[in-house]
Amino acid sequence: MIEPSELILNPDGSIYHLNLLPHQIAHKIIFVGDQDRVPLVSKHFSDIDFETQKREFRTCTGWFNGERITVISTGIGPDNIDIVLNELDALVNIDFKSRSSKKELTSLQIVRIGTSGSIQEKIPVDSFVMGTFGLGFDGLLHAYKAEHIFQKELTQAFIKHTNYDQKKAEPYITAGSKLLMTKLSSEIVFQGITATANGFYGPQGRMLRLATKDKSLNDKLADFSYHGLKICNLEMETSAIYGLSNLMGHEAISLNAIIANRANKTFSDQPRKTIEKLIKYTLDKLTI
Ligand SMILES: O=P(O)(O)O[C@H]1O[C@H](CO)[C@@H](O)[C@H]1O
Ligand SMILES: O=c1cc[nH]c(=O)[nH]1
Repeated sequence: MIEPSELILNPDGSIYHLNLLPHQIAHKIIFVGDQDRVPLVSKHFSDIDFETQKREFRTCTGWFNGERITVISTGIGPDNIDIVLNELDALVNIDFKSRSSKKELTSLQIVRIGTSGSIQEKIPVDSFVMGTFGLGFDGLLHAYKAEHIFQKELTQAFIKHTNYDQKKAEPYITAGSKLLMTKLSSEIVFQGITATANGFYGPQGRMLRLATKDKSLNDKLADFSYHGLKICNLEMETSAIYGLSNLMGHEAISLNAIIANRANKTFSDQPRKTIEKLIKYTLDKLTI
């Protein structure tokens, strides 16, 4: 039995932050960061079963191409991903009446449709990137027993290459879902490692008025190569999504619309159009 302070349910029986009951979510789930991106996805649905919002977590469950899909906004950052993934997993894998794990577990299919900055000159603004691996600078996964899912050799090669500051959380790398990679890849999507930072400015090497500790970190990220595998982009959720999904037994993949190119210092002049294109691409591929 999981105690009331650990598995927190609202008076109507819904899960604490997401405000959702088990039957209100589909098993194919799209994550977006921005709550205003939820209707950009749900406008493609033929029918809508359910909608709600609490804080930054806006949810809509409906139908596309004959398949039930939920879209949910996660807000910004790995700390929010910890909430969203734990609560979605509880919705499918914990019996709220007995407050215990179900014997038969459900594996969700999760696709993030995000925005991101490319660190490679050759990955231009308005292109799409699929993260084959998530590289986490955020430290979230170190709160869990997770050593067995980390890509140890790849991580060690990265730490050595960058001479990574030991005062920061140790980077961790976990894999995206092969099943969803196959489903969602195409010649118009770049593939490689997606790096997840625990901030938008200093942690991604942006300097407005404050100096960062390692000015060449982004260059070192861009230079890193491991058996042909390169780091493509920086954003703020993928490593946490991959890490927690691997631990919980869910399939997860992260697709990002590139709106900034950090190598050549450009920013898209049509970010909304690019994200709308990625939404349609994802819905079509996910439901084939
Ligand atoms: O557009 P979303 O999905 O929020 O993704 C990116 O945008 C936010 C920062 O502006 C971070 O959440 C980052 O990961
Ligand atoms: O550079 C960028 C652009 C979008 N989101 C990020 O986290 N970084």
